[in-house]
Formats: sequence, C-alpha cells, structure tokens
Amino acid sequence: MELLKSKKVLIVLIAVMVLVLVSIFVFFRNDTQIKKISYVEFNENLENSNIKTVYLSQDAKITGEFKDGSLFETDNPRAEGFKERLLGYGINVWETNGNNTIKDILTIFFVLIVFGGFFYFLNKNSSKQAQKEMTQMSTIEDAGNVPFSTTFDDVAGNEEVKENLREMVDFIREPEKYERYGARMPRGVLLYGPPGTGKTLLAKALAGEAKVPFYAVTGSDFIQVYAGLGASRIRSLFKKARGAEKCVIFIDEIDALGKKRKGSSANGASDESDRTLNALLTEMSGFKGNEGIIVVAATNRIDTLDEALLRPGRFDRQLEVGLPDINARYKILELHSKNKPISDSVDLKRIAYQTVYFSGAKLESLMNESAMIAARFNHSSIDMNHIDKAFYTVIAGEEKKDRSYISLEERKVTAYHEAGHALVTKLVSPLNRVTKISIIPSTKGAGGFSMNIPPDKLYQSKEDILNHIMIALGGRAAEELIFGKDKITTGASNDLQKTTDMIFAMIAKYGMDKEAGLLNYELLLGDSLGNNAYILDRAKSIVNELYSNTLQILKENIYTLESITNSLLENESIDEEELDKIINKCA
Ligand SMILES: Nc1ncnc2c1ncn2[C@@H]1O[C@H](COP(=O)(O)OP(=O)(O)OP(=O)(O)O)[C@@H](O)[C@H]1O
Ligand SMILES: [Zn+2]
Repeated sequence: MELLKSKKVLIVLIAVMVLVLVSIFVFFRNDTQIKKISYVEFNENLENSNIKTVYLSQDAKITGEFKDGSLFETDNPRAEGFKERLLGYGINVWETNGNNTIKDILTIFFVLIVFGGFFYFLNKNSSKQAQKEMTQMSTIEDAGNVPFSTTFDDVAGNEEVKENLREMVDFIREPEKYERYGARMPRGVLLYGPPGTGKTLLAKALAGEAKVPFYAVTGSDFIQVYAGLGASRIRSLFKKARGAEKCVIFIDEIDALGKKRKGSSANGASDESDRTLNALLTEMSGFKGNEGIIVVAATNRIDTLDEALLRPGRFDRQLEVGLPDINARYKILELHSKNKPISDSVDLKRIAYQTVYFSGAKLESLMNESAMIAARFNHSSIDMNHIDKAFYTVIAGEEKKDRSYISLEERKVTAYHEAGHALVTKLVSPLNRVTKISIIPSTKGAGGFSMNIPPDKLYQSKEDILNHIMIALGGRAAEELIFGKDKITTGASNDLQKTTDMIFAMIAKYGMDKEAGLLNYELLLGDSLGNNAYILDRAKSIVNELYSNTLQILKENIYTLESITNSLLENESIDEEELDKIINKCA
C-alpha cells in the first residue's frame, strides 16, 4: 500500500522536475548564445544583408537572427519607419508584445503549479480510495485466519448439496490421494438458488469441515473500483489463497462479475468487469487442482452467467440450493431455537407447515424476531403469540406471490400436476428415474419435478420419445382429470413447449411418423415448417392421441394419483423411494 502511494508521488515529482528543467534550459540557452551588438554594428549587418529576422517589441532591446542562424541583441531605436526600413531589406519582421519570454515562463510555471496540484490531489484521493478498498480487501482476506467452527450440522435440509460437498472435504484434505489415482480434481463449485437458502453457510461449512481457511469476497465489490483494480484484486486474492495452501475461496454474487459478455462492450464499466472475469478465469485455470484449493461461487441467477464460467476446469459442479420443504423447515426452526428459551407450547411442526416458500434466512429471522418481541415484553420464554406477531413482521411488505401459502387451492393444483408427471413416468417408462418431486418452486420452474433419463442410451427410440411426450403431458392431464376442462392452468406452458419440440422433431427431423414418411421437412421447409398445414395436421393428431392416452392412464390409476398428491401436500417434496412405496401400496 505504502509502496503504491510513494510510487505515484515519485512519478509526479519526476514529471514536474523534467518540465522545469526543460523550460530553464530553453530560457538560458537563448540568453547565453545571444550576441550583444551595438546599433551601429546592427546597421552594418543590415546593409550587408546578414540579417534574416528581427523581433520587434517596445522593450529597450530588440532581438533577431543572423542568416547563419546565430542570435543577436541590440538597442531598440524605437524610431518611426524602422519596421518599414527592415522590410525594405527583405527581413522577416515579427512583432511581439514585450516581456514575452518572461511571461511565457511565468505561464509555464503557473500551469505547472496548477497541474502539479491537480495531480497531487488526484493521487491523494485515489490512494485514499485505493487504501479504503485495499483495507476492505485485507479484512476479507484476514477472515481466512479466523478459525471456523461452522459445520454441515449448522445447515439443515439441502441434503443432496451437503452430500456432494462432503466429497469435496475429502478432496481438500487429501488431494495427494486423488492425484495418485490420476483423478482430475474439481476446482470450482457453483451454488445457485433463491436468496437466503444457505449458500454462504454451506461454503463456510465446507471450509469448517475440511478445517482450512475461508476467504470470502463478493462479486459486486470488484466492479465499482478503478480500471484494473478488480483484476488485480482477484490476482492478489488467489495469491494469498495459494500462500495458505489449502483453503476455500468463496465468491458471493458471482453474477456481478461473471455476466454474459457481449461481443463489444459499449461502456467502460462492462469492460472493467470483463477484465475482472478474465482474471478470475485465468487464475482458475492456473492452479492445478491438486493443491486442495476449492473455489465456491454463489448466485441467484445462474441463467445470466457467462458460459465460460461453467466450463470444465472452472465451475463445472453446479449444485442447486433450493427453498426448504416442510421437513427441512422444521429442522431449520429447531436449529435456530436451540439457543433460545422456547415455551413448551410452541409447536415447531405447525410453524413449519405455515411457512411455505420461506427461505432459511427468513425462518432464522422469524425466530429472531420472536425472541426480540418476547424480550421487549420481558416474558420468560418465547411463546406462540410472539411467533405469530413476528410472522407478520417477517412477511410484511412482501409480494402476494410470496405469501401463496395462503392459497391452498394453488398448492393443490401444483401437487396434482407434479404427481401427474411422476405417475405417468413410473407407468409408461419405469426405467427412468424420478429423483425428486416437489411443490416448492425451483429455479427451473414452478413446481419441482426432476427425472433422469437412463444415461447409458446412445439413441432414443420412437417409443422413448412418445413416452417422454406423455410424461410432459401428464401434468396438464392430471389437472384436467381432477379439476375439469375449464380449470386447467398456465402451469403447463413449459411442458407444452417441450411437447411441441419433440413432436416436430419426430415428424420433421427423425422421420418417425409413418404417414409423413422419411423426409427431412426441416431441411425442405426451414422456418416455414410451423406454417405447413400438413405437418401441423400430423402434429396435432399425434399430440391429441397421446394426450387422451395420458388421460386414460391417469384415470385408471386415479387412486395412486390421489395418494401421491396427498403425500406431496403433506411433505411438499418426496424422493423416489417414497414414490415407489406409495405406488406399490396402491397397486
Ligand atoms: N439451510 C439452512 N439451515 C440453517 N440456517 C439457514 C439455512 N439457510 C439459511 N439459513 C440462515 O440464513 C442465514 C443466511 O443464509 P446465507 O447467507 O447462507 O444465504 P445465501 O443463500 O448465501 O443468501 P444470498 O443468496 O442472499 O447470499 C444463515 O446465516 C442462516 O442463519
Ligand atoms: Zn409440468
């Protein structure tokens, strides 16, 4: 820091001195080489045509230049017609308004002083700013030295993410072991999901479990700074981290510096964040991965991230950290009541039930707010009244959308919809794995339904595609079956997009529709494929048939559909094991 400051001062000083020297040199050089001649001598030289230029002024002396380039000075006759006489000899006559050189030099000095002051001021200011930022930075970095006691026990729910991170603990602890097996070490983990779901907490727990230092920075810290400073801070962060050998580097809000880059950026700000991003990418490819350093980044908006960040060797592990379901909420509530005097009358299960769509951070703040209220009234313990009051403080000012736990009807529709997808999957293509069904919205869509297509398949058969279309239609079909034709919702829009894609690919690309034949209509019709009446007709008749099949399947298994839905309404999310249990029980 000090180094940086004194370097800048030095540069300014040197610049000022060089300027002063140059002006003095010019000034004195003229002075010393000027030959002093009498007016008589001047006149002789004038007659002999030795003079090239004369500088006229109102001073006592005038100067000029001989034809050989040397300078002279003589008395100013201040005579009328003097100029005319000179011109008559074919001499260049320059009129100056006196004291010129001195004025010039004064001007130069004045400018110098102004500039010097300006630079000094700038320098002082920028070093202050830089100092501030650097201090912020070093406090962040020094945090790495604080012994961290956060463990995975401090994070409730998020079991899959924790499982994944547990593996990383081993990587960090014994990178040599993995190196011996020639395994490529992971370098970056991206945690994505809604705010307050515990991403920071998970990263801290990773460091805590591995017992290594934790360095945390925030993406937005890197962009309001000076040109190049963001990049250099990235470099110094990594340098520091490398010095610590094993560690966890945490970059929160990575979207702030890792936004999708545009071909040419119009303004400097995005240029600056590009530079910072490039520095990050370089640093990440720089370490070999066998050092036991893991970079964890977090974002609420994975869709805005530059693809370069997600490539192998960067943040190639992407883990979704979702909103907690009812059981996870119960655990989070339990965790945050541990250090508080909670009355026996408090039913955490009931609170968990009422706090649909609450994030971990919101649940934490609910318990904290309750404790504040109880303390304000000097009550001996926190009871249900305090929690109810706190409830409205926590959700106050929030959009209605966030409070949709009130609308049981909506949750029911979502539950039937997701149960429909899951049940159709199990019925038409039992080899596909349903990893999770949930009615908690995820980043990927309204409900949460995830299905893994068996990965060892090289090609998809026509049957596979037909089954996938039915699975996609399962949500809408369940809605219609239960609530009636007029009560269907917009929740299926994504499903219908997938359906349309698949059907058009079947007909126009893969030649799988017997009637349309083996032609590649995409090739023939290009963009007007969707306008082609014949293709449209084929697509419609296929989708209609598949939809009525789907409806039929669900109708035949409506009891199972109800059971899955009820379980979803109760637990908010269920895994494959539970799903299989329900289906087997109903069969
Ligand atoms: N799963 C959880 N278990 C226990 N506590 C949690 C959990 N999720 C959030 N919390 C509480 O909420 C606080 C804030 O969470 P954290 O800062 O980790 O969220 P985040 O996902 O990083 O949020 P953001 O995206 O806003 O940065 C935590 O310190 C913790 O008290
Ligand atoms: Zn759906």
